[in-house]
Formats: sequence, structure tokens, C-alpha cells
Amino acid sequence: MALPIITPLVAGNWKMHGLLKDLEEARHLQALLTENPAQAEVLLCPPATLIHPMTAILRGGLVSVGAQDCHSLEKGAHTGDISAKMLADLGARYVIVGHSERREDHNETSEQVREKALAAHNATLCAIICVGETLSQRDAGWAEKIVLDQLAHSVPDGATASNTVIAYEPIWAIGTGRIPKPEDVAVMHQTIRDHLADRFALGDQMRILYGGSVKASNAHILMAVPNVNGALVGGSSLKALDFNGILDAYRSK
Ligand SMILES: O=C(CO)COP(=O)(O)O
Repeated sequence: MALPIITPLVAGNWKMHGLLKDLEEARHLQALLTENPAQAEVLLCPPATLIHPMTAILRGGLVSVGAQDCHSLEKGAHTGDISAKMLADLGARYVIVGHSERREDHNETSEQVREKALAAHNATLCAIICVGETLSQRDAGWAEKIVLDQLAHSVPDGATASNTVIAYEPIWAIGTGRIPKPEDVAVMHQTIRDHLADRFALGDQMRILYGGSVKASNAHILMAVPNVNGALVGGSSLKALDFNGILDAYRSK
């Protein structure tokens, strides 16, 4: 059977970095991509404060804008929270949910992540649902079991290849400069693919991103692993030149 053609997604997660002046990096990235396009969809997820001005700068270009979290309800008395509908209203097209930093900092459970992903779908946003194991879980040989459990509870039943992206981010690789062996990435992404293909009609076409210390120097290796359909990038997405270097993995030589 022929393999489905999947358009890769390379997404930058700015986390809690970025002031108005840093929108210059988004503008620069857009210019670099226009000059030398990549065979991938490109996305920046800045802090909520920058979503609206960033969409204004990037309108009509090759870089989309997303958010880093949303509330599971559409509106209500939830001081400080932002709904998926509000993010869509600002021009966001994607929202990251269940990042390990939110699972840790805000005690988010997989069930809450699933509710957020559903809210994203209802607001016509694509949910980037994050999963990943800690180092002690990997060392104990539990990595696949942990990730399968997160997938079972975090990915809502209505997920499709167009409204959902999975990001596998081993927690011990985030911000550490350490990356898993490509063969370990291959095993985990195959495990995720099998789960998606079993559960969803077009699960074989859902994008599965790798995240954790992706940079220009390792992107070619990581992006060539089977079932890796792009990257979720933290630190190396903050500077246009660094992020553009990662996109070289999706440019012809
Ligand atoms: O958490 C990440 C992206 O969501 C990865 O962060 P780093 O690329 O900085 O390791």
C-alpha cells in the first residue's frame, strides 16, 4: 500500500518569551521563507499577548500563528483564562494543549487536555496535543506505556488528520540539548502511529511531530526518521535564523 503524503509541520513554541520588539524575528522569518520556501507548513506560537500583532505582520504569508494553551470552555467567570474561540477570533489557527510544562506547572491531567482539544476543535482550531515521558519513566522501560496512556486520555474521539496534530516531546530532551537516539524516536513514533491508525479513520495521515532540543544541526537526522512529520521547537524558534536553519531539513539541497 502506498504511504499517504503528509505535509510536515514545523512549529515554534516561544513559551514565555517575546516582547513587541521580538515581532521583528517573525517578520525576518517570513522574509527568509519567501526567499527560500520549505516543503513544510510553518507555524509560530507566541505568548497570547503577541498573537494579534503577529497575525497582522504575517497576514497572507507563509507563516501561520498559533497559541500555547486554551481554556476548555467558550466563555465564563474564569479570571485570567482565554478560550479557544477568543484565540480563533485573534487569527490563531492552532493551539498547543497538554505541553509537559503545563501538565507540570498547572497540574493538567490528560482528561483536561482532552477537554481543551475538544474546545479547540469546536472553535475550528487545530489542536497540537503533546505527550512524552520523563527520564525515570524511560529508564524504567515505561516510555511507550506512558505515552499510549496519555494518547488514550488526551486525544478526543472526534480527532481528524486536519484538526489534530500529536507532538511527542520526551520531557528529558526539552531544553537540555539531549536528544533520543533516532532509533528510539522511530519506535515511539511507530507506536503513536499504530494507536492513531487503530483509533481513527485517517489516523495514518495525522501528523506526529518530534520536540525536544531540535536545532539546525540535528533537524536533518530527526526529520528523516519514519513517522516524524515535523517538529515542535522551543529555544531554536526564537531567532529567525536558527528556526530557518531547521527548515533546511525540508528544502532540497
Ligand atoms: O518544549 C519544546 C517545544 O514545545 C521543546 O523545547 P526546546 O526546543 O527548547 O528543547
